[in-house]
Amino acid sequence: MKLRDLAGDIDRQVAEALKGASGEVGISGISADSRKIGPGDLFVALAGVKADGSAFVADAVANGAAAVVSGHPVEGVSVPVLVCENPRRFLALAAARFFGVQPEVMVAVTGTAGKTSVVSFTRQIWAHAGLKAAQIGTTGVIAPGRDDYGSLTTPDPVSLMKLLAELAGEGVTHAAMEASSHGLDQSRLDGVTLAAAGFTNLGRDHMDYHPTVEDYFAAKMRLFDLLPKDSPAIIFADDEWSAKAAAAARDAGQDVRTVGRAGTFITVKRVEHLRDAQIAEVHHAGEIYEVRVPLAGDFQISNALVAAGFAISTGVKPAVAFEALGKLKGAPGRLELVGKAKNGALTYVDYAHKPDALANVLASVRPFTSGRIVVVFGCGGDRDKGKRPIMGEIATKFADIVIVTDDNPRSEVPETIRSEIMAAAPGATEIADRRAAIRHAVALLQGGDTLIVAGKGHEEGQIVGATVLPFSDHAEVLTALEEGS
Ligand SMILES: CC(=O)N[C@H]1[C@@H](OP(=O)(O)OP(=O)(O)OC[C@H]2O[C@@H](n3ccc(=O)[nH]c3=O)[C@H](O)[C@@H]2O)O[C@H](CO)[C@@H](O)[C@@H]1O[C@H](C)C(=O)N[C@@H](C)C(=O)N[C@H](CCC(=O)O)C(=O)O
Ligand SMILES: Nc1ncnc2c1ncn2[C@@H]1O[C@H](COP(=O)(O)OP(=O)(O)OP(=O)(O)O)[C@@H](O)[C@H]1O
Ligand SMILES: N[C@H](CCC[C@H](N)C(=O)O)C(=O)O
Ligand SMILES: [Mg+2]
Repeated sequence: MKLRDLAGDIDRQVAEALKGASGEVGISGISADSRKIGPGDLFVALAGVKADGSAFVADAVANGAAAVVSGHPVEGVSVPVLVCENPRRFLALAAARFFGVQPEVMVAVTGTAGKTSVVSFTRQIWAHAGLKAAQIGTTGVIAPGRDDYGSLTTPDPVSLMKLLAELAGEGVTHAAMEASSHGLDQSRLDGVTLAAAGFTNLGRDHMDYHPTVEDYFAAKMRLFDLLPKDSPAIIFADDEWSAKAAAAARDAGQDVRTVGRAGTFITVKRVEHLRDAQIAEVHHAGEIYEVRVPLAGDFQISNALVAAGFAISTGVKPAVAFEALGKLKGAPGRLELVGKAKNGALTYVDYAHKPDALANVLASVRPFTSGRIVVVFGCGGDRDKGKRPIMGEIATKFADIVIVTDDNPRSEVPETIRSEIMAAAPGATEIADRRAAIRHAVALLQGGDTLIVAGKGHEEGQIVGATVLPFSDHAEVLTALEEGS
């Protein structure tokens, strides 16, 4: 593909430059990582959190880059260097052009908690309606014939647009993706053409990356600017931030559709929270539906309604969408019942790794726990340090027995992370080794107790330093239960 055809109408400055001979340069690939550049590729230099990509232009050219795009001029380069105002947005739009196609109907959801559950439920409703559907997010990519483990919640734009083209090639027509605040802030999904966008809730998260909660919220609201005007914006109505999110979507020119008790698109009239199911009477477009979501966790009804909002807004008949809710399977590691101790105590694995999520999950099992709630958790290294004491406090308040252990320490000293949690968790037991902590917790269980192993959910590894050691909370809980029986 000629550079002019790839990038001619993305940025005014670049378009001007491409009127000359550089427009004729052939481009065989695109990357923002000099280490992935091959002969004939376009290298887009991004100013990142750790490094400035323009420092790697020479490496990219040595690897065969045919041209370079950067936010500022770079001297002494033997291939054309095009300067543009916003290289991250340029990368996303150029990747979209390069890979060409995406599933016809794409929706994206943002919010602090519930995104993975919402994309999973949306995919399941579409599939129930007979559509070829996919989900993209924290747990990876799931589509007919595909279940790929993932690392980022929102993939980088080149991987994302490549993936979307592959999915379209495999016949996927509908895809739901998670929009993380990092992804939105870094323009990772600017190249995706969206049919609808959604919001779940807002709580404390990523305060290491975003200077204030308002900045974090504003990053999330970028999603509604990416959506073509007059498109459906599905907003959970019962969160503290719901009104602000609806206002932001309205300001962006979107067709706001709220769901929840205060919702007008789907209105919840009555909810009954059972241990393994959430039953609700909902009203939509003058009809009344009784829905039964067969999942633990009272928050799952909220996620299910956002998913139903997406499905109905993309053409699924309401009766079919509400019927599909009765068959939902939980996303792996989201209040997932792993097993029962022989005395009947229930053991769950959950991905709560931020304060609100931890409070929610512990509160949601309380009504069904006649004995004690035992929680095993830690906090990840190289992430928001401020949440550690808050999570210590929450665990102490909502659980009866608190065991503090390691999550993914990454480059930090694990003892330090644990001590920051322990400082706010009087009476908690500290067991560094996560495997030992899980065994200890399982051994403590008596009839009527509930164990929540929180923080790592579906993850299949533990990141210690730069190494990923194989580790699964699910497998460890099962082994501990088997040993105890
Ligand atoms: C802090 C952060 O978000 N970093 C992401 C970001 O990196 P960055 O652009 O800041 O990269 P950088 O390391 O400063 O380097 C700058 C540039 O130089 C380039 N480079 C670097 C070295 C080299 O030799 N050659 C070279 O060209 C890099 O490719 C990059 O383009 O963009 C990269 C590509 O898109 C991401 O892989 C990377 O994710 C890192 C690995 C990460 O851990 N991100 C987490 C925090 C994250 O994004 N999480 C969110 C939220 C999850 C949630 O909601 O809970 C997610 O969506 O997963
Ligand atoms: N609607 C909700 N309200 C509050 N807490 C929730 C909600 N949905 C899920 N949770 C909690 O948050 C955890 C993560 O849920 P989920 O993976 O669906 O969210 P997410 O937004 O994708 O999170 P992440 O950004 O970490 O990928 C769950 O394990 C549960 O503890
Ligand atoms: N997407 C989140 C996942 C955190 C999961 C938790 N187990 C941790 O390592 O902190 C992040 O990268 O911040
Ligand atoms: Mg997620």
